[in-house]
Amino acid sequence: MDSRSSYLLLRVKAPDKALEGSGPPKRASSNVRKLLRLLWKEWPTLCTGIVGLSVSSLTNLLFPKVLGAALDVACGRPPPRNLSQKAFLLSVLSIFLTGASASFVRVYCLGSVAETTTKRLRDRLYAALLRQDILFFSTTERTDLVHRLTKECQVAADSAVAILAEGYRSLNSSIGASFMLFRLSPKLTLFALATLPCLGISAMSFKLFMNRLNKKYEAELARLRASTDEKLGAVSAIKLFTQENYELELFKDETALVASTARKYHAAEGFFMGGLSLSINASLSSVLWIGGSIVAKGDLTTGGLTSFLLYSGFMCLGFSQLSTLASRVRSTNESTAALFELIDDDEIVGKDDKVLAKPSLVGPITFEQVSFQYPTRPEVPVIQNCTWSIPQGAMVALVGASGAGKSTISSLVTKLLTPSSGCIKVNGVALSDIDTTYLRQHIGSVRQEPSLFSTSIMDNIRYGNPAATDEEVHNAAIAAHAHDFIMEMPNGYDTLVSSTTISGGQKQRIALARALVKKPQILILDEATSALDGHSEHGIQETLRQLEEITVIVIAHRLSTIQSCDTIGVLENRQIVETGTYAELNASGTAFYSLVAAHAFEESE
Ligand SMILES: Nc1ncnc2c1ncn2[C@@H]1O[C@H](COP(=O)(O)OP(=O)(O)OP(=O)(O)O)[C@@H](O)[C@H]1O
Repeated sequence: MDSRSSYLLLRVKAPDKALEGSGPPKRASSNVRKLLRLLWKEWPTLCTGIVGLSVSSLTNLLFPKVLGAALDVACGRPPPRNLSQKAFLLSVLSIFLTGASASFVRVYCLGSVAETTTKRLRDRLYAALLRQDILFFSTTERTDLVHRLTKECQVAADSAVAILAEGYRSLNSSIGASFMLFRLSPKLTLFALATLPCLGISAMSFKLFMNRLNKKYEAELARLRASTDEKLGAVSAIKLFTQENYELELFKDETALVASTARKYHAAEGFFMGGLSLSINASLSSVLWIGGSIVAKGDLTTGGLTSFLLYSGFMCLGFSQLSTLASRVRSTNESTAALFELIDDDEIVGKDDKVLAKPSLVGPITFEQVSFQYPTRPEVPVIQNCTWSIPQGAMVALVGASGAGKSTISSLVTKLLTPSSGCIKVNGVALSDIDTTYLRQHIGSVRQEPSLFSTSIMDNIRYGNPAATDEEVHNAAIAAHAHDFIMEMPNGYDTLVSSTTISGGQKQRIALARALVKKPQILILDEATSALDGHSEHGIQETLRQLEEITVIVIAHRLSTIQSCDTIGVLENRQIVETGTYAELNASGTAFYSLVAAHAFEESE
C-alpha cells in the first residue's frame, strides 16, 4: 500500500493515534454497484435509454430474419405472411427506421446519463479534495489528482454505462439469437454451439493474459508520469547541475520500457485477433458446409441459411461480450478504487462533523503540553510537550534553526494540522472546540511562497474577504506596501496575475494585502517578507505595529524583523526554550545568542 492510502486509512480509522491498526481493506467489488446507484439518480433518462436499447436490440435481432426473407423474395419466393411485395418492402423499411430512431434515443440518453454522472463524480471528488488536510497533499501527486478529477471520473461513468448497456444488449443478442437459431434449424444450431465452449475458454484465457500485460503497461506509464512530473518540476536544478544528458538517458530508458511492454501487448493482441478470425472462418465454413447439405435436402431455404449465418454472428458477438463483461466489471472496480477511497472518506469525515463554538478570538494564544509528529514519520516528533503563551495584541517572533518546526507551529495554530496530544487555546478556548471556518476567517496567514490565482490583482486581494469594497482592497494594498507597484502596472488593480511577471517580493506584498483585507485578529507571517528589501520590510513592520488588537506571529530569518518584535520565542529541541525581548535574549549563554552566533539570521540590509 502506498503512503497516501495508508495515510487515508489513518485519518479515517485513528486520527489521533498515528499508524495504529489499519482496519479491514475496503472491498473494491462494490464500486461498480456504487456507480450503478449513481446512474440510477438519472432514472428517467436511463430508462428511456434502456427502452431505446431494447427496441434497437429487437430490430437488430429481426435484421437477419428480414434479410433472409428478402433474399428468398428476390429468388422468387412469395413474401412471408401473405404480404404483398409492396407491403413487405414497407414493413422492412419501417423496421429499419424504428431501429435507427431507437439507436438515436439509446446513444443520446445513455450518453447524457454518462455525462451527468461524470459531473456528479467530479463535484463529489472536488468537494472531497477540498476537505482533505494539508498532509494529504504533501503525500499525493497533484497530477494524479487532476487526472482523477478529469479523466478517471469520465472513464468510470462511461464504464458503468457500458457495463449496463453492453451487458443488457449482449444478453439480448445471445439469448435472442440462440432462440432464432433453434427456430431456423435445431440440428445446425447444435452443431454450431458444439464449438462455442472451446472457443470461449481459449478466448477468455487469452484475454486474461492481455489484461495482465495491459496492467503492467499502465503501471509503467504511471511511473513515467510521476518521474516526469518530478523532473520537470525541478528543471532548474537539472540545468544548474548540468544533468540534462543524464536525465535524458534516464528518460529514454523509461520510455523504452513502456514501449517494449506496449509492443508485447500489441503482439498478443495481434495473435488474439488472428486466432479469432481463424476460428470464426473455420466455424463459418463448417456451418456453411453442413448448412449447404441441409439446404440441398430442402429442409432449409437459401435465405434461411443466410439468416442462420447472421444469427450465428450475433450469438457469437453476444457471448463474447458477455464473457468480457466480468473482466470489465473487475477492471472498473479496480480502476475506481482510488476514486471511491477519496469520495467515501469524505462522506465519513462529513458524518463526524459536529457544531463547534465561535468565540471571540481576542485573547492570548496558549500552547499546553503540545506534541505533534507527522503521520508519515510517526517516530520523529517535531513538537513535544511544548508550552508557550503569546500575549494578546503582541508582535511575537518565532525563531529557531531550519527544520526546528516553526512552520509546523503556524499550521497548528491555523488548524491545518492537529496536535497529537496537548492543547492549543485562543482566548481560553481549545482550537479543537472552535469552528474551523470561523477560526480561519479571523486568522490572516502569509507564507514565503504564496499562491496567487490567475485572476486580476483586485480579485486576488479580495479573495481574503469577498465582501471587501474597492476602497478596502486599496487600503489593504497600501498597508502591505503594494499599492504603488500595482498602480504602475498596465491595468492597475485589473492586471491579470498570469499576464504579467510578478516578482517574489511583489507576490508576498499582494498576499499580505489579501491577509490584511480580512481584518484578522491573528496574523501569522511565515517568512512572508523574505523576498522584500530592507526598506519595504521596515515599512511593513511599521504598518503592523499600527494595527491595534492584532496578535502577530512572525517567523523570520532577518535580524531587523526579529528586533522590532515585542517578544521572541526560541524553538529548540521540539520546545519553546526561551521567551523574552531582543534585549533580554541577546546575551551570552542564551539559546537565542547561540542561534545568532551560528549565523541563523541574516543581517539587515
Ligand atoms: N509534510 C511533512 N511530512 C513529514 N515531515 C515533515 C512535513 N513537513 C515538515 N516535516 C518535517 O518537520 C520538521 C519541521 O519542519 P518545519 O517546516 O516546520 O520547520 P521550519 O522550522 O519551519 O523550517 P525552515 O526554517 O527551514 O522553514 C522538519 O524536520 C521537516 O522535515
